[in-house]
Amino acid sequence: MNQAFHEPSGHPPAQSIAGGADTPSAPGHGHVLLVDDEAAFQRLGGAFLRNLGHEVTLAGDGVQALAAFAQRRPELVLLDLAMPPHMDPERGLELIPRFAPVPVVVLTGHGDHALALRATELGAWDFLTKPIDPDMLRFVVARGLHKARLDAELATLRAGQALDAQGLDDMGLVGQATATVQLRALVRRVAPTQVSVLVLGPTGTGKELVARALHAHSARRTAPFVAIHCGALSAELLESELFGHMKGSFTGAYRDQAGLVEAAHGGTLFLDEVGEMPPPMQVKLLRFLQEGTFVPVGGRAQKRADVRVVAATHRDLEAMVREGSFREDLFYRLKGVVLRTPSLAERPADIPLLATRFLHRVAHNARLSADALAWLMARDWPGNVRELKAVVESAGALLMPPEREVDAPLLQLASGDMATEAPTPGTETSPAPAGTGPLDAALTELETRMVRDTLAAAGGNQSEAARRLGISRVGLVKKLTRLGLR
Ligand SMILES: Nc1ncnc2c1ncn2[C@@H]1O[C@H](COP(=O)(O)OP(=O)(O)OP(=O)(O)O)[C@@H](O)[C@H]1O
Repeated sequence: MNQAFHEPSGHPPAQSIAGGADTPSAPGHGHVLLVDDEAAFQRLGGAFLRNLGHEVTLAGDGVQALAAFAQRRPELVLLDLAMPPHMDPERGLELIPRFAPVPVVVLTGHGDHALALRATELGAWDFLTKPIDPDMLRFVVARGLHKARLDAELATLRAGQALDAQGLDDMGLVGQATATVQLRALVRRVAPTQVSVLVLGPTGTGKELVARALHAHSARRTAPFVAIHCGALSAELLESELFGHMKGSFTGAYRDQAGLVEAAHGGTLFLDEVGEMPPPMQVKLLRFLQEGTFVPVGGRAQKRADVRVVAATHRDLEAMVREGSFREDLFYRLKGVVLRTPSLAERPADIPLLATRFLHRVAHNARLSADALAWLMARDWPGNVRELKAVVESAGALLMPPEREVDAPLLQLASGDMATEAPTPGTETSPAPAGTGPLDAALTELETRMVRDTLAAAGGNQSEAARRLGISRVGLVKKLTRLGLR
């Protein structure tokens, strides 16, 4: 194809394909992917754009173009539609949507207006006809890059607005106690940085939730969040799980297997219960944290992965360091910033809000009665938020529509606390032995009919039905279960 390019005087043509460095472009300059099979156009067009200060990646066909695009996303694509092996513009058209949302400028032959229009319909942002006028090229590329940047800014602003609209607990960390509010503020502050974070707190207090929030609020959020429980595996298995292994490195290693560190590349690696990590693995983890490199089990070559590490434990790591069961150097490496998740006992103010959120997950228009809230506040929660969640969700699931109120006896039933208490009248704690005789059968039938009828007459309201039957609400729920009526 002809083009109006001349070797720009005083500027040597480019020597090689650019695009290696992953540095942001200067303002007004950008990274352009030039897709054209014609060597002369690649050379002259590429040199022209580079001399304008742009970074240029060259591709000679669709396959190369998609590979280059996947490897490092450009800000603008210049695409010749007729390329090998088919030289069929239809094939070129198929490429356009694959570059979305990056603006695409198509290069068409002179007079190919129909093709240019079809390209625009398929999402191309602009077109240039060959032979290409360098001034037009300069102008269209500058405009295209400007558009790409505006699009990116808009996307960032929209994402920020969406987060704000969700309010403070957009990170899933519900709670209004001072400690929780401070924790959220710290997560927001630490998340965008690269420092390693150690999350300390008793079981079920939200350590993993904090790790996920750190990831979700960091620039790594589009890469994976990978969690591993360090106490669940032997040192050997943990090493293989983290760093991968080579085929044949142990019995059962039938093929090369990448580890979780590699899977988390670009993202966040969450080391749960790091205090349980066997000592031999502590050394290997330390090396990885210091150098960013690792060697898969049975391998020789060093590999590199870029992960941010967030570690958590309910154990007293400092005491473990003093006792010698946890490496001091690893402790200091992990402990970039320490975030603490307090027990529920230390933040009772969170209980009503947490309980209401959990209830709404299973029954969106249900509510907690005053006695339910009092019961929740008075109870000990050794399993912390996890336990609170389980009890409230079970109670919500036990509600029988149209009932909407969870009361204290229902919570008590859901928590299993009933079993250890003396039965109150009408609340049998163990089901009656299965009757076999005619009297038992008749009684069961009578009981079933009475309960069913009373419940129907009360419009399905269990509290009212229980009152009419002269038994407690919990007693009724148990009867319903025993009689197979729920
Ligand atoms: N502040 C919170 N807001 C909402 N849900 C929470 C909160 N804290 C904890 N949870 C919920 O409680 C459960 C336990 O949380 P998580 O697994 O993060 O705790 P953990 O401290 O990592 O527990 P463990 O030490 O046992 O691993 C999860 O279902 C989590 O979603």
